Amino acid sequence: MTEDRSPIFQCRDVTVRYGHIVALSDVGAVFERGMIHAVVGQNGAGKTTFARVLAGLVRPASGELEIDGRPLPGGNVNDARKAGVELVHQSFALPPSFSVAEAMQFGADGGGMFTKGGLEKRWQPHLDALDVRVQAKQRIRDLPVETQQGVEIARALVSEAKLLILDEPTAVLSPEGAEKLFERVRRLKERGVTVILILHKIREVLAIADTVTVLRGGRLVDGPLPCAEIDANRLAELIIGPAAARNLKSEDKAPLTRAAALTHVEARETASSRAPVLDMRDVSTRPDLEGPALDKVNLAIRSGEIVGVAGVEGNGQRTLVRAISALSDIVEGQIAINGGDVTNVPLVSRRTAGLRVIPFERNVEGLSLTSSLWENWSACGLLQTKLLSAIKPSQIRKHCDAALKQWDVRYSNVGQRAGSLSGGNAQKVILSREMDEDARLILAAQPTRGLDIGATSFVWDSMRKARGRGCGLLFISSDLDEIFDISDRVIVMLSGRIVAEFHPPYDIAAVGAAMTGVLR
Ligand SMILES: Nc1ncnc2c1ncn2[C@@H]1O[C@H](COP(=O)(O)OP(=O)(O)OP(=O)(O)O)[C@@H](O)[C@H]1O
Repeated sequence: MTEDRSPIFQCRDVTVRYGHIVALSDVGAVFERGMIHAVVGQNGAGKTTFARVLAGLVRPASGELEIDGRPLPGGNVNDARKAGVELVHQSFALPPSFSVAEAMQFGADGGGMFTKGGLEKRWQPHLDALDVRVQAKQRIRDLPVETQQGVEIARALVSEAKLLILDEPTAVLSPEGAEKLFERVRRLKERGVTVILILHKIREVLAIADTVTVLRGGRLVDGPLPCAEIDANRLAELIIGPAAARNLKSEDKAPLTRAAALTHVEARETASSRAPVLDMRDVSTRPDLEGPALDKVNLAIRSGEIVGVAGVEGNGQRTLVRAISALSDIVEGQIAINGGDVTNVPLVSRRTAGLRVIPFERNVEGLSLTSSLWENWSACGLLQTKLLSAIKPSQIRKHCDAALKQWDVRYSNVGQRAGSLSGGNAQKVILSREMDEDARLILAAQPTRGLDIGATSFVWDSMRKARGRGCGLLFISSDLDEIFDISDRVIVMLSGRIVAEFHPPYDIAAVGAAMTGVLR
């Protein structure tokens, strides 16, 4: 840790507008050097915009910025880079077909012509020094997500960055992956790099950061506050505001503000013996790029039941969702939804039978970013409507507006492009579309990823309500705590197979052991 505590970054009265949306309003803050600073806030609070201002990607309408004691004009990536600021985005931008060495070279300062081997020699020591355990010749697409993130960070540090900003770095990671990332961040701090982390989970903030800064509605609420002097409840209140904190459901408050991972889960009522809404018998799929093929999967989800899927990412969870949604080739077995065989029927018919899907990749599979909110919201319903002439766009816009308001999506009008929403608000558009009254079977893949604590509580509540209406839910999450909190039953996937099933009270150590293939 460096002893110098002078400001690495400060800003005054920074305002950013996108059209008539004010994303940041008169924000001023001073960040000390050599520390780990968390920036938190609800979806649409302005966190990403703040990061983009620092990195020169967005020019503020007004305000002043200073890096390392020198004014930064703003709105110029090269200026920000020269000043030592680097940003690693929410979604990675590494070309999948590149080798690690090629990806490192891409965008780095020249350094002459290199052979393939020469490039690998150039970058391997840099990767090793940052403890990114990878061979420079490996292809990006073959790397687990946390290694890809390690490469992104290594790439950001090529030019000796002084201030590294990571935008929601844990959103794509498993809990172990997040712990590894935090180790990496601590080592960067030891080397004197100041790190700004945009985070959602209070537990993560308190585990890693020295200070926390809270934004709400584009304004600075408080900060940087020393994390040692703030507790989880106070932080929750700052994030969502005192009134919303009072309304937070009591059963959700503890899981949302819990400072440590769960070690014990109480027994609770077990699921009903009602008819299955999903019945998969001996289902195997053809291998594809999305992960391991399913290998004789048997799974029944009953009406009024939430089945949690635990597993290290990449063990067939994606294929399971794809198989149920008619996106994977079934080579063997049967799938029934709501009592009807759907093994060979397309997604649209499965949707008519009550299937709804909250997909893993919201920007690719869940939304058309260039289409309007109302088009995105109504797209699936339109596919199921036989009489296209009966469709009234003005009615759809009205219904869409009402549904999005119910989910507290922050937007200016339903005609705006989905791509202009903040990450969490985009997720809420999908949720409002997929968790409708007619749903019978909901596949919820990481439904709370990137959501703030208020929205997370709302999703859990919506899932419980859907269960109450007799819906069956398959709930996939990399956050074991929320799986234990919400699920009536937990299955574990490993290499395309369901290898274990657990009932409450969950034996957390046994679930963890099953996830890694060590059955107890
Ligand atoms: N390119 C854009 N065009 C129009 N509006 C935008 C654009 N980018 C962001 N916004 C709006 O600015 C506001 C702040 O968005 P920002 O992405 O900074 O929020 P955030 O705190 O990072 O949210 P999240 O946690 O959901 O990622 C939101 O209302 C968002 O819809």
